[in-house]
Amino acid sequence: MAKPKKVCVVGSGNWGSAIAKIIGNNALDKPELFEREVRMWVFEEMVDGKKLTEIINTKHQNVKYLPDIALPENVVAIPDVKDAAKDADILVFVLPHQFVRGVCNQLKDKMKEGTVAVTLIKGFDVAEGGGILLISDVIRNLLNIPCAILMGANIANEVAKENYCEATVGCKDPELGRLHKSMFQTKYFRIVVVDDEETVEVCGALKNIVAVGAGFADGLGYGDNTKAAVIRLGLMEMVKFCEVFYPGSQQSTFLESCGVADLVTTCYGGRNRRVSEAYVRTGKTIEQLEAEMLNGQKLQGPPTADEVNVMLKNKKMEDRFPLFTAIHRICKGELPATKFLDCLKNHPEHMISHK
Ligand SMILES: NC(=O)c1ccc[n+]([C@@H]2O[C@H](COP(=O)([O-])OP(=O)(O)OC[C@H]3O[C@@H](n4cnc5c(N)ncnc54)[C@H](O)[C@@H]3O)[C@@H](O)[C@H]2O)c1
Ligand SMILES: O=P(O)(O)OC[C@H](O)CO
Repeated sequence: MAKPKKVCVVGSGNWGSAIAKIIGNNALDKPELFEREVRMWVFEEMVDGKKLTEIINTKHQNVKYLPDIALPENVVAIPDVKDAAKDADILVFVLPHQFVRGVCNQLKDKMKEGTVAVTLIKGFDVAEGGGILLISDVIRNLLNIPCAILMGANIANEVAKENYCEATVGCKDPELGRLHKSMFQTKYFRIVVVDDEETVEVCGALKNIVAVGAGFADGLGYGDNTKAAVIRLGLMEMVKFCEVFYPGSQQSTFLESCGVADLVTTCYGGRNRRVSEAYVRTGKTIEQLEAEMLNGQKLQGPPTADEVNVMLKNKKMEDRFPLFTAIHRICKGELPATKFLDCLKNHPEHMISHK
C-alpha cells in the first residue's frame, strides 16, 4: 500500500485559507491517504504587531484573509516556501497569479522525485514574444512536475462557511484525478474530474475578465438583463478563445462548474465585479480601489484582461474578441466606461442574420 501523501498548500489568501481548511479536514479523515500535518506557505506579514504565521498557528484562523473561520489545527503556517514545500508529495498552488513565477523560481530543483502539483490559480502568464502561458505550464516548466487544475464556482467565503458548491478538476491521468478528488471532495464541496485540462484552466482565467464587464454594467446602472447579455457574450468569447487557441477543447467542459457556473457566481458575487462597479461609480483607479476595498486581497480580472490583450494585439485579433478588448481598454482608461454599451450593441454575435 502507498505511503500517505504529504500535502503543502502554496498560498494562504482568501481561497488559499479556505482550501487549506478542506484539505486539513480531509487529511484528518483519511489518514491512509494523507499525512496528518498539512503545511501552508504564508507570505509573511505583520498583523496588529504580530507575525501572521504565529497568529495562524496559535489562533488557528487567518485573521486577515479569512476571518472568523476556524482552520483545523493540523494546518501549519510556514513563512519560508522552501521549508513548507520540502519533501511534499502534492503541492497545491493557490496564490494570486502575478506571484506564481517568483514562487516557483524559489522551488526550482528543490522538489523530490514523484511530487505532483494542482493549481487553483485563475489567470495567465505572459510568454516571451507576447503570447500567453497557462499557469499550469509555468509550474510544469519551472518545477518539471505534472500539474492538474481545480476551478469552479467557488467564492471562498461561502465555501469556508460550508455552503454547498461544486468544482471541476482537470486531470488527464485518471489515477491522479482520483487522488485529487479524495483530497478536495467533502459533503459540501463536490468534485467532477474531467480530462480537458486546458479548457478547465482557460475558463477560470477568462471568467474574471467577464466579471469586470459585469461590474461595469452594474456601475452604469443597468439591470440584470444587461448583465445576462454580458455573461452570454462573455461566454461566447470564452468558447471562441478556446476554439482558436486551444483546439481540441470540449464544449461539455463549459457546462461544468468551471464554466457557466463560475461565470455566473463571479458576475454576481465576486471581488472583480464589486471593484469594477466602484471604478465606474467613483472614477478612482482600479489599483486605488483594490487597496481601499480588498484589505490585501488581489484582483485577477484587470491583469488577465491585460495579458490577453497583449496576445490579441500581437496577433491582430482584438476585433474578434471585442468584449475582452473593451473591458481591457476601460480598465486602462483608454475608453470611457460609458462606451461599454456600444461594445455590447455592436457585438459581432448580432451581425449574423441566421445561424
Ligand atoms: N478568493 C476567492 O473567492 C477565490 C476563489 C476561487 C479561486 N480563486 C483564485 O485563487 C487564487 C488565489 O486567490 P486568494 O483569494 O487565495 O488570494 P487573495 O486575493 O486573498 O490574495 C492575497 C494573498 O496574496 C499574498 N501576497 C501578497 N503579496 C505577495 C507577494 N509579493 N508574493 C506572494 N504572495 C503575496 C498575500 O499574502 C495573501 O496570501 C487567485 O488566482 C484567485 O483567482 C480565488
Ligand atoms: O472574487 P473573484 O472575482 O476573484 O472571484 C472568486 C472566484 O474565482 C469565484 O469562483
